[in-house]
Amino acid sequence: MKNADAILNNPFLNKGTAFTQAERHALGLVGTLPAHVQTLAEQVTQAYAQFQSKSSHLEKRLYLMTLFNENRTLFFRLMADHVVEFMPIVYDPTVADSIEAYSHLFTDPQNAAFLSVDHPEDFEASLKNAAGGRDIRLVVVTDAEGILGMGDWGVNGVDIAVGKLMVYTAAAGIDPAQVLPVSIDAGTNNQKLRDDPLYLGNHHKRLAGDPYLDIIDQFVTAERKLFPESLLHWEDFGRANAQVILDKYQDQFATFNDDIQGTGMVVLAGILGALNISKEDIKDQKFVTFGAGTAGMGIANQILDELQRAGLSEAEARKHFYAVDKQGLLFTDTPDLTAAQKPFTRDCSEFANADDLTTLAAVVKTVHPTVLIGTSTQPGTFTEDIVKDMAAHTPRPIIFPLSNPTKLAEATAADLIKWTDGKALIATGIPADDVDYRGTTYHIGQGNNALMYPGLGFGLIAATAKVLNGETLSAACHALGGIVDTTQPGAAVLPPVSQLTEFSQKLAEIVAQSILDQQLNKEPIANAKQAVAAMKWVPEYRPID
Ligand SMILES: NC(=O)c1ccc[n+]([C@@H]2O[C@H](COP(=O)([O-])OP(=O)(O)OC[C@H]3O[C@@H](n4cnc5c(N)ncnc54)[C@H](O)[C@@H]3O)[C@@H](O)[C@H]2O)c1
Ligand SMILES: O=C(O)C[C@H](O)C(=O)O
Ligand SMILES: [Mn+2]
Repeated sequence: MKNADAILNNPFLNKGTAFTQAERHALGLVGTLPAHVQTLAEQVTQAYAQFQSKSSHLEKRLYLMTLFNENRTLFFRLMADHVVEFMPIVYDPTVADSIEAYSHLFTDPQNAAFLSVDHPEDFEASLKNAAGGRDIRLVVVTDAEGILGMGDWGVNGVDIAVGKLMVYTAAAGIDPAQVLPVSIDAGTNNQKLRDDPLYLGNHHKRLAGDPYLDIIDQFVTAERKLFPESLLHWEDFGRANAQVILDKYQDQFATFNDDIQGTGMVVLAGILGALNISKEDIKDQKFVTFGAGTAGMGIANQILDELQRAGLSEAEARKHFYAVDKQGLLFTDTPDLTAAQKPFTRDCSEFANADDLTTLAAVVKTVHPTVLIGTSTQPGTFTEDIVKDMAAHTPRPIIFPLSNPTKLAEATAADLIKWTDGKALIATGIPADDVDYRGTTYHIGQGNNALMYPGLGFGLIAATAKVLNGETLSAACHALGGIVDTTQPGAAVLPPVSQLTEFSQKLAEIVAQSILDQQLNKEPIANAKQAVAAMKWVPEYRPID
């Protein structure tokens, strides 16, 4: 039998003041808590008042993390009641502030597994210890080389894995006892961190190249051995590694890269929503992706897939893309192209002014895009001139400034509405307030992979998927169609975060159905909807054995 300490300090079991008198007697808790027994609802009221008393977003987050560390049921019950208010606090953008300050604010490891590149022989023990005998079904792993658009944050980046998992539970209902955040500490090239005596990670440079990929392989081997039923979600790896790692493992077991595939999905879903509003055809669009990195090329590939499903040949479909990075428009002979960029390059001979196409402004002027996506990490780069130029050549410009966090966004929704006289169809990476402009209220969709990955992941786990393929990704992108009422003036291109739990469930069901339709399930499953419903965890207190 567990003693009082082991129960009260276990966030998966602890109920705090809600332990009943009978439980207090049965579990050896008599005298360890104040006399009054609270309901979960009373605890929620008390905790929300505390939350509201904090003045800054970071303080609010730190308070919520304390609750999370102590009592997962209470935390997720509270979040269920306040999902719109909590999302920007537990997740992006406030998670960015907590990552920057992680080593200085550290109080609790939050049940994450910390794998040091210097001790691969400890990987298996580390994962096992952090899991503590729990039945792990979902692992979010980061090496934190590309945290949001903020670069390399070493071990501090573990907070993104924790944050992504909090959204999984809040949105889709994965049992918080079945998840494991993992930090691969491969060192850091962030000199400021290495010089900081309080920095909690390895104070050496990042491991790179084949030795790094070998470490990843050792992690995957240990992870598959210990948690063979789990889905493995990769988050915020560097541009040089993200696609390479995905290519290596995606045919072997259920896994996905959120920055590549989750982002590709939410952007395609947003474009489909926008085209519902403008009544245009995806085959008539010209796409400029500004920032041709992990997310930019993931987005391009998901749209390419859609164009091909709409009937275009691959060669025809590729002609709809213009990838722009630091060098300007990417040509076949541009130096330093990544493997992901190469298939999306253009030929110099296509343009009379190829030599001039070194800036976004020149590309927009020449190409007249109808869709402009920002994943560049460069704030303010969708300028008034560029946006007005784009809007002069297309009736409903689709503009998605997606770089996170807030300080890195290519433009604000309010400016885009103003500069295009209300014509732009917008999604932003971080939550944006409604924009009132000339008598219409414009709702702004959040073009963040958080709208997609919880439903995608939950559906894959519920269906016991062997792998994730393009068929399932495509089905998921179309899942949200019909949820947005595009007939309203000022309608958003994506459903609101207030409906996150509803549409995550729908998405999970569609994903699970797609797995069953393709017979990609490991276990026999009769009904996708039932499988999703059966796995859903709800935040309420249960008996303790
Ligand atoms: N909203 C979402 O759901 C979502 C999802 C993933 C990534 N993002 C955001 O997208 C951004 C990029 O993320 P990533 O993972 O692709 O990073 P990345 O490093 O792989 O890609 C960034 C790309 O931008 C390019 N770039 C840098 N400066 C540039 C400039 N001046 N002009 C043009 N291109 C430039 C880089 O060379 C690189 O190719 C980040 O801010 C991230 O937060 C948003
Ligand atoms: O974390 C986010 O807010 C989305 C995305 O995964 C990113 O890296 O920016
Ligand atoms: Mn990310």
